[in-house]
Amino acid sequence: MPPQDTERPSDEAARIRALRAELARHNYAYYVLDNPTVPDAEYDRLFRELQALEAANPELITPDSPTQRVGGAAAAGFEPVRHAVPMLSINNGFADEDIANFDRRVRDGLGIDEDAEPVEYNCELKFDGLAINLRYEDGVLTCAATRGDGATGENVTANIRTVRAIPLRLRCDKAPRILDIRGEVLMFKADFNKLNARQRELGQKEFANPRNAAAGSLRQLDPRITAGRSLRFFAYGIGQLDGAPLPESHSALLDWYRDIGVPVAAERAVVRGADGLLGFFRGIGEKRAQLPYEIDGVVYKVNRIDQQARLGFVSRAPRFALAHKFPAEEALTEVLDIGVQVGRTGAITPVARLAPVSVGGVTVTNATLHNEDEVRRKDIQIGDTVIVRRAGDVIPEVVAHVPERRGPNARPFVMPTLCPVCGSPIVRPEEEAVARCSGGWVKCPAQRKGGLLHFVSRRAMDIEGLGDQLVEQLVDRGIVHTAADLYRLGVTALVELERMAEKSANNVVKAIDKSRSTTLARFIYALGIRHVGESTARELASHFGSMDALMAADEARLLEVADIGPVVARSVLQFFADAMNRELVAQLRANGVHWEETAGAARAEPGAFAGKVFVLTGTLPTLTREDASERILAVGGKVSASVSKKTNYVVAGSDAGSKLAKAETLGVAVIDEAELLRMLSDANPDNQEQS
Ligand SMILES: NC(=O)c1ccc[n+]([C@@H]2O[C@H](COP(=O)([O-])OP(=O)(O)OC[C@H]3O[C@@H](n4cnc5c(N)ncnc54)[C@H](O)[C@@H]3O)[C@@H](O)[C@H]2O)c1
Ligand SMILES: [Zn+2]
Repeated sequence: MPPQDTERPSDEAARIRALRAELARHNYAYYVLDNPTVPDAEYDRLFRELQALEAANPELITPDSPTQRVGGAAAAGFEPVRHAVPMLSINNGFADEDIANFDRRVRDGLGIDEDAEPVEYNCELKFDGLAINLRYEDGVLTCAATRGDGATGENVTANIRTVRAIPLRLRCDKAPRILDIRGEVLMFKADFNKLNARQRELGQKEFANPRNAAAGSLRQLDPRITAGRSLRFFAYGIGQLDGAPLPESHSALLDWYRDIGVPVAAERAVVRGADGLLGFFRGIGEKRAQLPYEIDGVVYKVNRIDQQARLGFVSRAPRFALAHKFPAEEALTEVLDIGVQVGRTGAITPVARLAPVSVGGVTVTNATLHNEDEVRRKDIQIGDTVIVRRAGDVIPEVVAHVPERRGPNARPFVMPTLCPVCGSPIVRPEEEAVARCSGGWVKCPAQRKGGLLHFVSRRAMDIEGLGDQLVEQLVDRGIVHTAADLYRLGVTALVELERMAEKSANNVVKAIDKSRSTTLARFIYALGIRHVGESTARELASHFGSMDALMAADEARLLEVADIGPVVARSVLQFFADAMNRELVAQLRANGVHWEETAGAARAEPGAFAGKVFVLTGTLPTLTREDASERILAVGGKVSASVSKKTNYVVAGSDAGSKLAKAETLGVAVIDEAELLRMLSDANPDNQEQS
């Protein structure tokens, strides 16, 4: 909240103290624990409030104010390293006019006229990692230090030496006596996902984002842990240089780094003037999602080093550089309520209704909480202050709540017992994470709408022009109950609807007509059978060749399909066991929906595997469990989870446990992977044909 004019200075002094204390807490969580408790945008807001208060009351500025230094303090456990040249921060800009102002300030500072040639800038990425200073003496890496508070960082040399991207020796004959290379240590998105998957498996804490993962991995007291994490490095700056001439421009510095074996990101450019800067920003904005690492903006630097020197520094940042940041992807807001949404399969998704907040440049009022267990795990309550995240096109989600801001009126979410749309009971099978409306599409309009939207979607029947709002109206007015009704729609019924001109009504009818001619795979997918995604639908189509064959298949036949396990098989069986669904298929066909049918794939010969029950245990040397099961099923065998008298073979790998012991007591044959593979190759009809 901005200070009021009427506020007495002592109030402002108190606010300044409160802000400093809060910022210090956030700094500690962010820089030392690598575990921030509020989004950066919130931190930045508090920071700017403090800056504004201090600007209005300069006599209250103290040297220990967070505005007077760069980052966090060094953590205990690492030796402090004093930087020969301080590691500073960069000023931020968000709006186009911030960029124009930056360019103007640079020109003013250099005394360059508006009509003179525009200033030359180097544009690079603002990597979302942590800053590091690498000291090379006579070409050999001797010390690596974090930024710390800008003046003193932590000695992380032992850990940095495990980062393969960082050369231990520079590739040059005559290395400078001293060279401080500055850059960012970061973790690529793919490595981050792998790391979190591993953490999850080990039951250890997951990292909130690649930046925290990089910081947490680098600041390990045991370098062996760092060595196991895939860290990368990109250079972007220089500290002390002794014994070699400084390149004339920033771009030349980066070229030099690349030549001496130091990684520099390929995405960079030299441009002129504010238009050039904005052009680079837009271009990177489009590429951002495809980059293998996260960035939170781009950085502009006056390219000529002599001009940089003339511009100099303000307290904590150079005047010659600006970070142009993307809109924050995380923001703080309040949970006004938690409601539920009903999906096409009846899945009930808890949704947080939020006080409107701008995230990633878009106003967000709802965010998904995924499912009941997630709400409990994250302990999100109504009335909580929460972090909301919206990255790219992904649906906004609630990341976490801020414990310190939970008020006495916060109350937990209670899963309703009845579907809010149709009133049918909500059920949650024990082994599932998802609760569902039991009404099915017959009773539940929400499921009808969801099912229809899925049916018409691009990868299903691909009916263009039938969007959310149209489907909503068609269902609400009772014009369309099932997908088959779509094929009976006429232009007259459509033009009655809101915002439907005759021309678009005609187009919709045409699009529906066009969809009559489809493929079996698309049709199966469009039916929206649970667990049957696009690729499973394709497998089913090519295996059975015709709709009738699929509908007639029993569990054993379904399990013959390469991709299909017991869960999917059961779901397919259940779907076609329902007379309404069979009727739907019949009506769609009666209304002219058609596709080409085939004889289907060759059936596995009933052979050595027919009716034989296998149990897999332990880790097999080459096959995954899924691979092994799939292959057994493909030749007519069965795979069971537990050993019983009915078990024919136990396939045991390394670390096999109780199942192996049980097999031995029951006298069940135990085989290894090699034996299984031999049996499989004997049983495989393809092999038999060849021999
Ligand atoms: N959420 C929290 O609790 C919390 C707490 C403290 C700080 N923060 C966040 O951390 C940031 C702190 O700001 P800061 O002082 O680190 O500055 P900054 O992140 O705005 O910019 C400076 C840093 O940018 C990095 N960088 C990436 N690419 C670069 C390039 N090409 N050239 C130069 N530098 C490059 C370097 O690490 C450098 O230290 C803020 O965004 C703040 O929101 C958040
Ligand atoms: Zn319902």
